[in-house]
Parts: sequence; C-alpha cells; structure tokens
Amino acid sequence: MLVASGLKKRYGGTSALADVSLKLQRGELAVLVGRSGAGKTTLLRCLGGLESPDTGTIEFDGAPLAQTDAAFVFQEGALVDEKSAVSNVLDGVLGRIPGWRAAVGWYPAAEKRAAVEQLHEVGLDGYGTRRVGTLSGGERQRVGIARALQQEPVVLLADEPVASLDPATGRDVLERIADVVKTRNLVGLVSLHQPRLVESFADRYLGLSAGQLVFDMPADDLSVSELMEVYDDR
Ligand SMILES: Nc1ncnc2c1ncn2[C@@H]1O[C@H](COP(=O)(O)OP(=O)(O)OP(=O)(O)O)[C@@H](O)[C@H]1O
Repeated sequence: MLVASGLKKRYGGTSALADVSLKLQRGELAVLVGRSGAGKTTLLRCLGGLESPDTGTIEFDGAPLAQTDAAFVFQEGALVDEKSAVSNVLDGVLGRIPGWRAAVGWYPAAEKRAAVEQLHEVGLDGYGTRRVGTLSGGERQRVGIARALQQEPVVLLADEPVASLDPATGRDVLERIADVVKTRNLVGLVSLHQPRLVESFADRYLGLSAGQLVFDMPADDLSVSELMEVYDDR
C-alpha cells in the first residue's frame, strides 16, 4: 500500500499542497480530479519523487518510497520522435544502467527482451522498430506506458495522460493503464479533467481543491455525474 501523510508544498506565497494524506492500494486505479491549480500535478510529482514536499512522508509497504519505484506516463511530447518505439521504451531504465551504455544504445539483452514484452503488453506487437514520430497519438501514449513499465515500478503515475487525444482514443489509453495496474498489481494514480473517460474502470476517486483532499472514495460510491457536479466542471 502507498501511504502519504501530511504532505505540504509551498511555492513562494502559494500553498500548492496544504496537508494531504492518502492511502492507495495495489491493483487499483485511482483518479485524481480537481480544478486547474488545485494541486494535482504537485501531488503527483511529490509522490513520484520529482518534487520534494516541504513536510510529510511517502511510504510503500512500510518503507520510504524510492524514486525508482514510481514511474510516470508523461504527456505525448515526452517521447523522442527520432528514436524507435523500442528505444523509447528502453529509455525507461535510464536510472538503472550507466548513462554511457544508454548513450551508445548498449542495453543488456534482458532489458531488450523486456522492452519487447512491454510493447506486447500495450498491444504494440510489431511496432518496435517504428520511429515514434510516425505513430498516432494513442500509439505514442501506449509507448509511454510501455516505457514506464520498463522501469518495473510499483507505483504508476500519470498527469493528464490523454489531454491531447480524442475521447475514444483517450479511453483506450486509460483502459490500458487500468489493465497494467491490475495485471502487474501496481498502485495507479491518474489525474484527469474528463473522469467520464474512466467511468467504467476507475476504482477510486480523489478530489483535490486548493491543495486539500476534499474526497477520497470508492468509484462505486460516487457516480461521475455527481463528481462533475462537485466540480461544476461540465
Ligand atoms: N514550479 C512552481 N512554481 C510556482 N508555483 C507553482 C509551481 N508549480 C505549481 N505552482 C502553483 O501551485 C498551485 C498548484 O499547481 P498544480 O500545477 O499542482 O495544479 P493542477 O491541479 O495540476 O493544475 P492543472 O490542472 O492546471 O494542471 C498553482 O497555484 C500553481 O500556480
């Protein structure tokens, strides 16, 4: 279980996270909602170790969460267009192998086999050698998921991962994220402005407002219509 306690983060005079505590279970996809500026990105970045909270702790199964145990699915632009799909996936292990090996593309065979397996898992068999710049938005995001998986995380985080996709493609990408969260028994947390896209497969909804968690409940206890009303965000 991922347990965050008393997270606070200020940027100058702005309190981005006022005092956030949460618990997230393995095998569950939680969806983080809230208006622009509510603190969603800050929370995700703190959980993933990209940002240090001013105070608070983040633990996984009772021990501090290592940055390498949390992986991000970034927005589309985070991939390298000139590189192949499999090279982009291999970039997911940059923190784990010496930089010079990555620079010359000299990855251990086991990493290469794993990268092909990750592409298989997101439905991209046969795409390994395709230059990422030639892929569709949805395919690119699936490469992004595969890259995050290559890191062998226990926590999978995504900040608005489908913002630039059409609704059907966005739903497909989110369903892939939900699938890998379940099959790999990961903690999954995704921020979304359109929670309808995950309506049929989200496990939990967390609502942030002005840096505070205003609700945290199982999806069964809250319909997306109610959720949208809370945010008056239709
Ligand atoms: N690096 C930073 N420097 C200064 N202020 C920041 C920084 N990052 C975030 N903030 C501020 O902290 C608050 C929370 O921002 P955050 O990006 O976490 O919100 P968000 O809910 O992700 O918004 P959005 O949905 O628009 O992405 C905002 O007031 C923002 O301006």
